[in-house]
This record gives sequence, structure tokens and C-alpha cells, in this order.
Amino acid sequence: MIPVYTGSHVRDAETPLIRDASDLRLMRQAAAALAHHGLLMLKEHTGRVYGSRVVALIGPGNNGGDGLFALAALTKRGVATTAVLLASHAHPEGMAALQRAGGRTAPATALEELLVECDLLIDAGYGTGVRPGIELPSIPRDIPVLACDMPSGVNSDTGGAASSVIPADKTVTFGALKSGLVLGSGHLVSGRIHVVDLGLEATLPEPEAWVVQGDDLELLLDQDDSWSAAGRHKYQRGVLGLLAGSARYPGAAVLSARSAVACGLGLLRTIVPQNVAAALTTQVPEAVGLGSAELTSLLARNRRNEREGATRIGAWAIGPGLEDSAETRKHLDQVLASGNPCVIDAGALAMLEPGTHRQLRILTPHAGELNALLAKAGIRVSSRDIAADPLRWARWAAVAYDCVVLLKGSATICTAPDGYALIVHAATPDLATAGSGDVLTGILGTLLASAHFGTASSNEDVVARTHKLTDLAAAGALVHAHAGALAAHEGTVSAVDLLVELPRAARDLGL
Ligand SMILES: NC(=O)C1=CN([C@@H]2O[C@H](COP(=O)(O)OP(=O)(O)OC[C@H]3O[C@@H](n4cnc5c(N)ncnc54)[C@H](O)[C@@H]3O)[C@@H](O)[C@H]2O)[C@@H](O)CC1
Repeated sequence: MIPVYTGSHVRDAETPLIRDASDLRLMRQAAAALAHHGLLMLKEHTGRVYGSRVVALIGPGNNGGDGLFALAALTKRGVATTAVLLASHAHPEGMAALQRAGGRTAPATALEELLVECDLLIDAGYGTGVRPGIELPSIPRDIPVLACDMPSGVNSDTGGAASSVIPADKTVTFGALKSGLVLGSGHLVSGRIHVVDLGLEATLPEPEAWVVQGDDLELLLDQDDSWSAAGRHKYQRGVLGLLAGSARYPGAAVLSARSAVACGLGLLRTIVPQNVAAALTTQVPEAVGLGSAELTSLLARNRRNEREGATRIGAWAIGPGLEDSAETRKHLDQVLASGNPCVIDAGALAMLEPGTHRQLRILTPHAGELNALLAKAGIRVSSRDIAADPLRWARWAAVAYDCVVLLKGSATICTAPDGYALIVHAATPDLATAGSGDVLTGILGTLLASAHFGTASSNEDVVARTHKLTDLAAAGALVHAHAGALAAHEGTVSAVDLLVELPRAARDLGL
């Protein structure tokens, strides 16, 4: 897992390391790395360095300073460089270095003409010091773009981006991985990210979050919780209850059920409407139906902690395709009152109330559903607010609903009420297809059903349990993302493609 810090924290950490204004060591270090990546990109795109043309957007602050020092270094390597000044002033030492090296400067009005013959654009306009309201020039898509520290216009704390942001092919960022590069729009416009170590670790505070990598699954899941533990009795591999589907959305229940079965679940018990039951019988013969009366007696036995094979449900997945009705409400209330961990999705989210409870819950909203959850808790935000700072609002929901929130998006955010947060990136944007969330619910339900959370007898236990739940949510998102990446090799991704790839995804990740 890679630690992520807010851009503000990194800037605060850098500042004490600069003893006086003339100490430019950090900036020179940053600029050298930027120039190095500039050379690599020139080689990659034009096959040469000498005689190639680099244009840099230079802002008025230290970000522009980095760009100027980098241009000076490139000029010394025989690159024809031009610094396009976005403001009336620029970093003085950086300007002097560029002039000494023989690089040129030009006003912003000359940019369009300069871009006609340009092999690489370096975006050193604004970094961690950007304020809202920035206006940036548009750059033709065929020119490779290297961003200095942050793509200009991206908030380095939140990932919120100005509408005129210039998407980068690569971002060379200094000191630490910044949260603005891995969240929200920032993640979409940063391209490949390279972190340059400036020796700041000792001065940085606690990470804001962690980015989960493909090989982190082992870290995220406890060994004895593994869903696929060979030779385990089916009830030990987990019994999941699925409350899903409606006359209008029968397919959602089928997708979640198929997903859970594909993940190697021990046994699936389903409470679904009549028409969905018929579809499940043919499409998921492994599922065992559960009637209203049986649910009541089963939950009563669960409460008395009686271990009676199939009657022992380990966890619940509720919500895919669920519609509000008196019967649904009754079942939902029963399940929410049970002690079993739950993953709560789609239709069930709309029926949930804020507040504290003893049950371990993962809520899996997309941005629109998060908005509605927050509104119900009296927190009024717009979709634009959520897009501008997804981690913040996911955390608010985690607190208001006393649960782990898995916020779906270009970056999946999993966060606990105490702020512990994990970020999972999908290799393909194609995961945002209809039914993809139902598949995720099946995966999460399966992981929950085979997990052991123990009892919480102290505050530390409560925190440890919610962190474990957050890890598990991220593990589910990782498997889902990997199945999406595998399916994307074959073309566009449908929910059924994800189901087909799930066993391979699980195997690849070492489950
Ligand atoms: N602090 C340090 O020691 C180091 C900083 N480094 C670089 O310095 C950057 C941060 O430098 P700064 O704090 O100077 O900030 P920036 O250079 O990112 O931006 C600040 C400048 O942009 C202007 N500006 C911001 N928003 C604007 C807006 N909306 N409209 C018009 N002008 C606007 C400000 O007035 C200021 O002049 C980092 O991103 C990184 O590139 C690196 O050189 C490493 C060392």
C-alpha cells in the first residue's frame, strides 16, 4: 500500500527544510527529476533529445521555478526550450538559470504558435499553491504533456479540478504521493505518476489515506478468512443471505447471486420476490430460497448463537434491485436488527436511517446515492461538492451512518468513521456499466460471510473491527477491478463478463 498525503501537508513539510530564500536545494532536486522525465518522454515520443522542442507553461510561484530550472537543464542537453510565462512575474533564480543556459521566454499570447512545433509540453503553471478560479490554455491532444508536481488547476488535497485543467501523460510529483493525484478528477488527469523522494518522510504527518496495489490483497485479508480455503466445510466457507431483486429489477439479484457463487461462497440463502425466485432457480441453481417465516426463526436462532449448519448465516448482502414495499421493509428491518455484518447497496441505501448501531455495515453508494444519504443525515451538498472532494464527503457519511463507506467512482474510496481510508483504482473505466455494482455486492458479501470479526469489548476493538471491515471492502473492490481489467482485454465490459472473469481474478490475486 502506498501512503498518500495532502498536498498542503507536503508543502508544510517542505517549507522548514528551506532555511532561507537562497536555499534552492529542494527545488533543484525536483527540477532535475522533472528534466530527467522530460528527456525520457522526448526519447519515447520522438526518438531523440538533441534538437527536439520543449515548451513549458511557467506560473508565478515555485512550481514555475521548478519548470524554469528543468528547462535550463534540458537546454544544456541540446533541447530547444521556450518558457511561456503565464503571469507578469516568475521565479527570479529560475529565470536567471534559464537565461544563463540559453533558453528563451515568450508571453502567453505566443503559445498557440509555439505549439505548432512542439515535441513536449511541460506544465509548470501551478502546483500545490493553486487557488480556485484558474484559467488555462487548451493544448492539442497530440502533444505529450509532462506535469510538474500536479497538473495545473488540480487541488492537491482533494483531487477537485478546474474545468480548463490540462490532462497530463505523466506527472512527476515531489516529496510524496499527494491525495489530489489519486482522488476524483485529479486521478483522471494525472497520467502515470512518478514520485520523487525529497527526504521529507520524517517531517510528514500521518498519511491521509493509502492507495491499494494489486499485490496488497494478502495484507488486506486475514489468512483464516480466505474465501477459497480449500477443503473447508461449505458452511465454514461462508453462508451469505441475499435480500435483493424486485419485479422491476430481477436481474440485479441474479447478478449478485452469481457473483457470490463465482467467488466460492459456501452457501447462498436468498429472500427474493416470486418472479426473481424463478430466475434464480434456473440461473443460480446453487442458491437456496428463504421464506419470510424461515427468516424470522433463523434470525432468532442466530441471536441465540446456535450453530446449525445452513441456519447459520454469516453475513448479509442487501439492496441490489430492491424496491420499497411493506414486505421489503419488514425483511430489511429484521436483517438490520441482526448481529450479522451487512453490505448495503442500491435500493437498501434509500431505506437506511443515519445513526449508530452495533452491526458491522459497509455501504456502497455511488456519488448520487452518497448525496441522498448525506441529505437524509441533514448534510446538504451538491454533486459538484462531492466530485470536488469525494474523500471528505465519504467520511461524513461514514460518521453519520456509523459504518464503512465504499464510494464508487473512478477511484473507489473505502473509509471508516475514524477517517481510516483506502483507495482502489480500476485499470479500466468500463467498470461503470449497469450491473457492475451488483457484482461488487456479491463479492463483498462473500468476503464478509467468511470473515471473523470477534467481539468488541473495548474502543480499540471497535476501531480494529471497522478497520478490518474497511480492508475487506478494499479487497472486494480490488478483486472487482481486476476482473474488470481481465474482461477489458476482450473488449467492452458487461456485468456478465465480470462474472466470467471473477474466478481468474481471485486466483491471480492469490486468493
Ligand atoms: N516548498 C518547497 O520547498 C518546494 C516546492 N516545490 C514546488 O513548489 C510548488 C508550490 O509552490 P508555491 O507555493 O509557490 O505555489 P504554486 O507555484 O503552485 O502557485 C502559487 C502561485 O500561483 C499563483 N496563483 C495560484 N492560484 C492562482 C489563481 N487562481 N489565479 C492566479 N494566480 C494564482 C499565486 O499567486 C502564486 O504566485 C510545488 O507544487 C512544487 O512544484 C518544489 O520545488 C519542491 C520544493
